[in-house]
Amino acid sequence: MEDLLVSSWCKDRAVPETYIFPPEQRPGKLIDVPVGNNIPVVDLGVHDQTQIIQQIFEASQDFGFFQVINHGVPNRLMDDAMSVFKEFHAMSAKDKTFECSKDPNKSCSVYTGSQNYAKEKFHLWRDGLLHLCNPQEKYIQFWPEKPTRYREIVGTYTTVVRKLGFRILEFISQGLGISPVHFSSGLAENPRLLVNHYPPCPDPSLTLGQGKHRDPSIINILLQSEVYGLQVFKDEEWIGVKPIPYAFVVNIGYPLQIISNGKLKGAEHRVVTNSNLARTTASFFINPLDETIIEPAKTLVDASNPALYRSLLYKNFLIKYIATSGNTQALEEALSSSTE
Ligand SMILES: O=C(O)CCC(=O)C(=O)O
Ligand SMILES: [Fe+2]
Repeated sequence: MEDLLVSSWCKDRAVPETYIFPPEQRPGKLIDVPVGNNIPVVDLGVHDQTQIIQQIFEASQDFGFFQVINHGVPNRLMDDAMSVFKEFHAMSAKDKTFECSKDPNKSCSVYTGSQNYAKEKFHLWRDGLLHLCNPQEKYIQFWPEKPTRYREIVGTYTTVVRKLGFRILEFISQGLGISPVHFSSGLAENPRLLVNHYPPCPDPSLTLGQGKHRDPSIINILLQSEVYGLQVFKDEEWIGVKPIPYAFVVNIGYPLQIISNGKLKGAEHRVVTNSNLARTTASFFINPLDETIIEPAKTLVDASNPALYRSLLYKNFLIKYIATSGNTQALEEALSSSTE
């Protein structure tokens, strides 16, 4: 792994052939798509909760993406977390591998590409640090000890961001008209943190930091750095997500599309690289437990609104998600209630 990490060799080499995506998948000229104000920005600090619920619901329907501001997570904590994330990825490949090898069950890992490097047709321009978060007392012992403040800062950060996630899920359940306790029974119990690092790339038109995908989580609460790179696919077009200082980007994952019986959108997105700047981001994925059933909420299904998706255990959802590797239509067909 050590010598595979993109950050360990990218300064000395041109883009290797295995990192060049085929013309129909590579960004080409679409690296600098308009970074508009398209993705809705929701102010969580306003008093009118009905307005917040409405805005989140509409954004989740139309885009599957929104940003939140005045969310209550202190700026200082966001800065500290981003600093330790950058410091981690700046360490030597040997140190990074060592720091992530403490759990024999691999609840903490460092990897490159899509987590399945050996099977990738084209490699992603990305290194990742991934670890479980909850319950914290169980997993923190396996998190990196270097940088020295990693456990302290990330312990606080993941606790606070998890609370924010539950708050957002409550707004979403109210918007959908389902019980606020809907997400408390295993659907949101298994959060994981993925710290993405996209080193500078000599030719961003040929490569991708992440290919077009939908997240296999309920929601993701993303700490985006000041460096642009995230794009959302809407109405057959790519839209750039503008970095807003101290905002979080929230997106709906595919399991929530199923739970909402297709009302909310697990939006497709990708990450482009940058020729001058490294980009570090942190995804806080709110995930179900393996044995939790994913299915349309019962209150959203009746004779005139039949279930669009079949019910299945989250671990079986993941098997289908991985087997269809980014092919949206194949995944849609595999999960549709009409293929039962
Ligand atoms: O790094 C980003 O901007 C997006 C990350 C993402 O899509 C993911 O981790 O699934
Ligand atoms: Fe994603």
